[in-house]
Amino acid sequence: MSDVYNRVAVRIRPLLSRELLHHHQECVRVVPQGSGQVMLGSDRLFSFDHAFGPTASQDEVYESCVQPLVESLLGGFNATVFCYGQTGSGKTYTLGGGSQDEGGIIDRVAQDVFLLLAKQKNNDGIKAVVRVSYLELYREELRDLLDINTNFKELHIREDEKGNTGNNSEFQI
Ligand SMILES: Nc1ncnc2c1ncn2[C@@H]1O[C@H](COP(=O)(O)OP(=O)(O)OP(=O)(O)O)[C@@H](O)[C@H]1O
Repeated sequence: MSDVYNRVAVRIRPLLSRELLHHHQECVRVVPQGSGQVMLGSDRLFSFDHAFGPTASQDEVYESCVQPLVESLLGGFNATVFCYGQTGSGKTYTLGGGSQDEGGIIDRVAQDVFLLLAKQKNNDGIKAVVRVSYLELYREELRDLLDINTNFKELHIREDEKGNTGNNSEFQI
């Protein structure tokens, strides 16, 4: 990975059946393929680190944008993947996946973390502890998605003196 700390990717999802039914049309496209640029309408060009069109697979998105972060994570760096977009634009699909076969970023990160840890364990004999938490922040309230019954008032996200962020819903695997 290069020394750039923030990278921005845009993903254009395919039109949904109901949108096709209502004769909606694509107004943005990747031009040319692989360029990281998208054209809005006929003359407005925008550049990103990556641009994925409607036929891009979950694999493609993961391998180019996220897999390198998992590798640096196990090298001791912090990493964040942040999905942003209007409602219905595909954030949940990209992060969580559409189906079992088309798992999203979360499934793939979980798989790769354990694969890479197993490799490191074999090579260097290192020991590792993996902790996971899955929180939703909605209207200033936190929800523990691994334990829906937790009272939101008991959930806190804190930063320690070393700058590490943690929360009290972490679950050790
Ligand atoms: N790349 C894609 N390929 C096929 N279908 C997709 C893709 N991205 C999104 N969709 C479909 O589009 C619909 C909306 O996507 P999704 O629920 O992920 O949006 P969202 O951004 O999470 O919306 P919200 O903010 O309302 O939760 C879903 O039916 C999803 O399956």
